[in-house]
Amino acid sequence: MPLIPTTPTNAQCEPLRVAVTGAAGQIAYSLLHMIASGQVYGPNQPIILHLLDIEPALDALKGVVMELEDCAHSLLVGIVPTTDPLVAFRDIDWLIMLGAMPRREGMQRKDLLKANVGIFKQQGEALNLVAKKSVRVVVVGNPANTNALIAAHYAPSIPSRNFSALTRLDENRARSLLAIKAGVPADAVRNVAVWGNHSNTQYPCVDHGYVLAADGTRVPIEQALGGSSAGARDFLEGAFIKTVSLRGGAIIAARKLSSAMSAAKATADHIRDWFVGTRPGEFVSMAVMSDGKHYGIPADLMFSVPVTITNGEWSVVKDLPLSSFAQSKLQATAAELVEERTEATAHVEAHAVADAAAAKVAAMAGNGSAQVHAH
Ligand SMILES: NC(=O)c1ccc[n+]([C@@H]2O[C@H](COP(=O)([O-])OP(=O)(O)OC[C@H]3O[C@@H](n4cnc5c(N)ncnc54)[C@H](O)[C@@H]3O)[C@@H](O)[C@H]2O)c1
Ligand SMILES: O=C(O)C[C@H](O)C(=O)O
Repeated sequence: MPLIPTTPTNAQCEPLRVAVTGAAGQIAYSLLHMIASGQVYGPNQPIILHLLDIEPALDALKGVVMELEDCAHSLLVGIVPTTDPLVAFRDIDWLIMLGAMPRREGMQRKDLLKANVGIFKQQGEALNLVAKKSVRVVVVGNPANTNALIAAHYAPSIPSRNFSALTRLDENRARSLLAIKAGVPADAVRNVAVWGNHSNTQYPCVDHGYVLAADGTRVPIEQALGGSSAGARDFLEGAFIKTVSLRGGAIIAARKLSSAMSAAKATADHIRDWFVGTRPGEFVSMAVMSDGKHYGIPADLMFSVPVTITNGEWSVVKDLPLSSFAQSKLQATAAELVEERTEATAHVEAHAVADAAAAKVAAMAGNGSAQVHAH
């Protein structure tokens, strides 16, 4: 008999290799414990964590590793801390991309494109080389939708439907706000869809949502907020959308740091539902690659839509009736994503030109020194 008995749970299945970038940062600090404790992949699933950060954060990363060890999680059967994406992404099953600069007060998320897009190109290329082709990717680092698009583009050997960006935080914010207003628990508010970009143009839509009453009846959200009075509709098309879409900025103004605890919880919700599946008749919001076939959304954007998930595969919920107000909101957020895609492509090209110039200078310097030695 072994000195430390292996629990029947972790003896049963193969460990999942889960990579987290930005592993020394704020969101990771909340999220890693949730993953290692079984809250994301379930209580029977052993995990090997691959933790990527950059050289300046290496000491902090070492501290995170020490703390993970000290948590004594029985499901955590290995930790691979590294600064090399080729090591971090080797043979992984899941990739959670947190590693990026967060915005500060007064910035829009798209202001981060220039700083962050290069990270997602480089890491997409590494993923392409060494990850399992079945890897599932969740991009959280902002601007999340367009970063996810860039990562998918530079990892062409991995199906683009395996990439996603996080809009579950917006959905959670919307559900919680409605629950507080209706005086019900957050979990009673179901089927709230977040459409489009994780930005101020997002459209949190309640038109297909309901509040699940204690007796099992489904009360449409507008009715739960006081019936079809003008007040409820005004709120849902006005203050509600504004509060949800500006919530990230409100948190930055208050904390002087961007959301982290709630971002980690939303990331955990997103992955758990992708891994386990959605409840029958219910959907969740995920930004996924658009195919140009639904709701007038242009192709090749990471666009948040309502999805159902079965056996690890998401499907867009089709044919939901959309009001003219909803359609105009979808168009506006799509237009912003198209602009971001154009801008991101320009930044990636500028990075490539700069890299090529730097490589040329380095090569010339190399030749120069070779000549010196030759003489
Ligand atoms: N989509 C969402 O809902 C959502 C919510 C909250 C935050 N965010 C975004 O998530 C990102 C992370 O937020 P945070 O609060 O954890 O930030 P943070 O600054 O605390 O942590 C970021 C970490 O990423 C690391 N990093 C930087 N460049 C890297 C690279 N090339 N490779 C690997 N690691 C790298 C940093 O060293 C740092 O440890 C930010 O871009 C933030 O805006 C998104
Ligand atoms: O708002 C931010 O910059 C952080 C994050 O995207 C959020 O929504 O809290």
